Amino acid sequence: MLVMEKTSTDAFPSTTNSSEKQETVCIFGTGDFGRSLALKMLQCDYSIVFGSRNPQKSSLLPNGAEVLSYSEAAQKSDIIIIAVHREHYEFLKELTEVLKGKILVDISNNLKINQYPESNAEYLVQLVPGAHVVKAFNTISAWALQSGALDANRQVFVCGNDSKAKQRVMDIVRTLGLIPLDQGSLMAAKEIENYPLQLFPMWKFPFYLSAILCVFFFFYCVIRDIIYPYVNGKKDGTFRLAISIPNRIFPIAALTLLALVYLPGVTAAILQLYRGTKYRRFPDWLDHWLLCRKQLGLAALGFAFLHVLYTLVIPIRYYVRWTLKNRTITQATAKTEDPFSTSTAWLNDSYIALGILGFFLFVLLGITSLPSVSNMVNWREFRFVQSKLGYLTLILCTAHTMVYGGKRFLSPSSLRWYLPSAYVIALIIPCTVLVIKCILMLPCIDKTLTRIRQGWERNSKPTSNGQHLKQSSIYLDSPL
Ligand SMILES: Cc1cc2nc3c(=O)[nH]c(=O)nc-3n(C[C@H](O)[C@H](O)[C@H](O)COP(=O)(O)OP(=O)(O)OC[C@H]3O[C@@H](n4cnc5c(N)ncnc54)[C@H](O)[C@@H]3O)c2cc1C
Ligand SMILES: NC(=O)C1=CN([C@@H]2O[C@H](COP(=O)(O)OP(=O)(O)OC[C@H]3O[C@@H](n4cnc5c(N)ncnc54)[C@H](OP(=O)(O)O)[C@@H]3O)[C@@H](O)[C@H]2O)C=CC1
Ligand code: HEM
Ligand SMILES: [Fe+3]
Repeated sequence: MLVMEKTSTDAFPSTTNSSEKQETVCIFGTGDFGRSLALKMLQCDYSIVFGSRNPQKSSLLPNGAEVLSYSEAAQKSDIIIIAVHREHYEFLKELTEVLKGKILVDISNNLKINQYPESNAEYLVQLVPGAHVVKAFNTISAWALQSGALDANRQVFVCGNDSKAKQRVMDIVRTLGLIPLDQGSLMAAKEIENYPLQLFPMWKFPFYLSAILCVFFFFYCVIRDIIYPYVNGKKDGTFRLAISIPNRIFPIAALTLLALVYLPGVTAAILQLYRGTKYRRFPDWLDHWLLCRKQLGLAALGFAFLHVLYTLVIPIRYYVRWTLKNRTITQATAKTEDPFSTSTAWLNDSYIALGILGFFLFVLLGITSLPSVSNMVNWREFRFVQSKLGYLTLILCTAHTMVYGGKRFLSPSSLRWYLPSAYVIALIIPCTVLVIKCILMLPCIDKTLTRIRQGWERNSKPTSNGQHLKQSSIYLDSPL
């Protein structure tokens, strides 16, 4: 091993527990990432030797770092960090002799997911067969390294085929104050390289679903609330685009998305009952849907918030005040009186109360999904809040919408061009989910489902049953 004496000053504090000098590390490439990493490593008492195409011309380099040609620099250390884009790796071929037996750290990223057939790290192995390639650091940005803003992402995925080489790189990662996560052999490199290129993968489905729901109900409401009154009475209702229609679309989206959080759970249960076992994989779409539930739920919460805000402003709207004033004047001039209806008062107060309670539980679900809160509760408590209180939220919000419909609910007079009110359509999925859930809770069905989830199989031989139960108890209450 080639450990160089440290030449730079001790002015920088070390993150390790002693003043012992760290080894010399070579960095190929004096670009943004190479310089940022060098600065960080110098602060942690490493000696840095840069390898560069033009050692003389390199500028902006951190104080205390040496710059040499690629081959000279490589001889100074047995760990070489390749801070060069994959497209320029060719020159490494010529250095095969010098790089033999050394640890090459591949930190590169691509521009697109699966841009090349093999990962950059595996490509590096092909170029320099005699070296030990380790993948690391690609999820850390140069900016974050320099500014020290590493709160969000301190994790460094590391993988490599040579375990000694991997351990040494992980030691460096730790010394820099970052958290290494061993991801196994270089086969994991492809996934690690794709990781920083992903854009909220779990949010894609909820995002598109929300968009589709909003667009559909927007056109539905425009037809019912703007075009229909215009065609039938030449009334200009376009002002409804600002508040009335959004305050239909958003609560409907919230209710539908909330129901779609619980639909995959009952679908999974039906599938397990039908198959008579829990040991067969769910189809991919269901698997993905189950994994997206948190994001679906949070999207629903966002829409519910919008609905509540839009609802708060109803009393100060000009249209509402005008309608109220006009009705009063009409009644006064006609000397008639609108008799107080206790049943209407009950219906009105009930639906608002149900909405408030539903929203309260909705927010509670949102709060428990914050990592700082969910880390404080155990798995059973989390399931209780998310599953039991979640269903209660769905019941309250569905009841809120049904009671809002009240006496008009399903009455033929509210049809416009045979189209029912939007909220009637919005109730289809929630009601379906609740009805199926009720059926699944019938004692006979629930018993079978519980047995299946404990590992019992309908078609397994009776002799192996006891064994099955034992084996499967580890699956009990495990997150999906
Ligand atoms: C505002 C908001 C925030 C949310 N935040 C989160 C969050 O942070 N994290 C999160 O995960 N979800 C979150 N959700 C989604 C949702 O609340 C949870 O996924 C909830 O647990 C779903 O309950 P469930 O009863 O439908 O599903 P589950 O209890 O998970 O059951 C679903 C299905 O899984 C299968 N299953 C259950 N247990 C077992 C078992 N032991 N063995 C084999 N199969 C089993 C069954 O087929 C069952 O039908 C959130 C929702 C909302 C509205
Ligand atoms: N910037 C970032 O935030 C992150 C970057 N990365 C990865 O780090 C690597 C370097 O990125 P970055 O520092 O931003 O890139 P830069 O373009 O800033 O630097 C690349 C360096 O590569 C060297 N190089 C060697 N051969 C060539 C060549 N033929 N043409 C051009 N340059 C060459 C050059 O150094 P010299 O002139 O000294 O030879 C150059 O400075 C990339 O693989 C990137 O994916 C990974 C995570 C984050
Ligand atoms: C503080 C909580 C809430 C209050 C005060 C409230 C109040 C209201 C009011 C006043 C209306 C009638 C709007 C109108 O006349 O145009 C309404 C409708 C509705 N609300 Fe709520 N609500 C609340 C929470 C929720 C929640 C959490 C949901 C569902 C997730 C929800 C779903 C609906 C739906 C679907 C409608 C029917 C929309 C339509 O077609 O017009 N509400 N709510
Ligand atoms: Fe998804």
